[in-house]
Amino acid sequence: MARKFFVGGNWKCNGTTEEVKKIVTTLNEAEVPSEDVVEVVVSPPFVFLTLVKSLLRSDFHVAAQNCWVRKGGAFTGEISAEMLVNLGIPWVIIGHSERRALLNESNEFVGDKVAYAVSQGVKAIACIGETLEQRESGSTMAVVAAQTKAIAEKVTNWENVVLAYEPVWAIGTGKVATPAQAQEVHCELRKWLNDNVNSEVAASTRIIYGGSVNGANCNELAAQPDVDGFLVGGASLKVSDVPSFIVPLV
Ligand SMILES: O=C[C@H](O)COP(=O)(O)O
Repeated sequence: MARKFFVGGNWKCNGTTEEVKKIVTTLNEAEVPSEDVVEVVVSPPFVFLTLVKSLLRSDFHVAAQNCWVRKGGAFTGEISAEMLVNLGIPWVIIGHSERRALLNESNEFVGDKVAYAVSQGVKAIACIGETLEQRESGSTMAVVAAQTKAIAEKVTNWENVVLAYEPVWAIGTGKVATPAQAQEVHCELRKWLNDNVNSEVAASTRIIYGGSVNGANCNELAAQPDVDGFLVGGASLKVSDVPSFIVPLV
């Protein structure tokens, strides 16, 4: 089954109303391949979700940057998957390395969150990736396999999961993984899915790359057979760079 290229813009904890409107205007005017060829999703902070959804062209979609691990309730400061459904937000990013590192989100917690979001009908961009220390000690595959295993143990339907490989050392550093480094891990992850979930999930699950992607380096990365798209941070906020990493491809 052909995997549709997927490009996500993760705006993280950035933006004012005016800045957000400017980026949306740029996205709305961008000439990009049709929705049949590339799926484009932008992820503003929670407070701008509704605004962005109301202004954004209809062929692009919106993602939240997190949601609670179970049904909502007495969890101050959290937002639930049910709320995302209520607002018509189809996607959520889960397990970003910033949350894993700064908010101590464990592999198991991330796996539970992905499974709960998907069970409620919210599609998940599930993030995994190794630190520089882990890469240098040769444990990259063990780390990403353990992170993926924790997701696979909880998720029964992979149709609505995109796996985002984001090496921590490449995030916000300008040190993008080489196309060969990205391809190597993506290919191993697909093998892991084949061996531990099933061949259909391995063939159909989109594995996207994140970490210092921009208009200048995206083409080479996109040309790798197991790189099915990007999760872009910094460059997704730069009005001049926004359309460039959506266009490369296919
Ligand atoms: O979610 C996006 C990643 O953290 C990548 O961020 P970056 O493109 O600024 O390196």
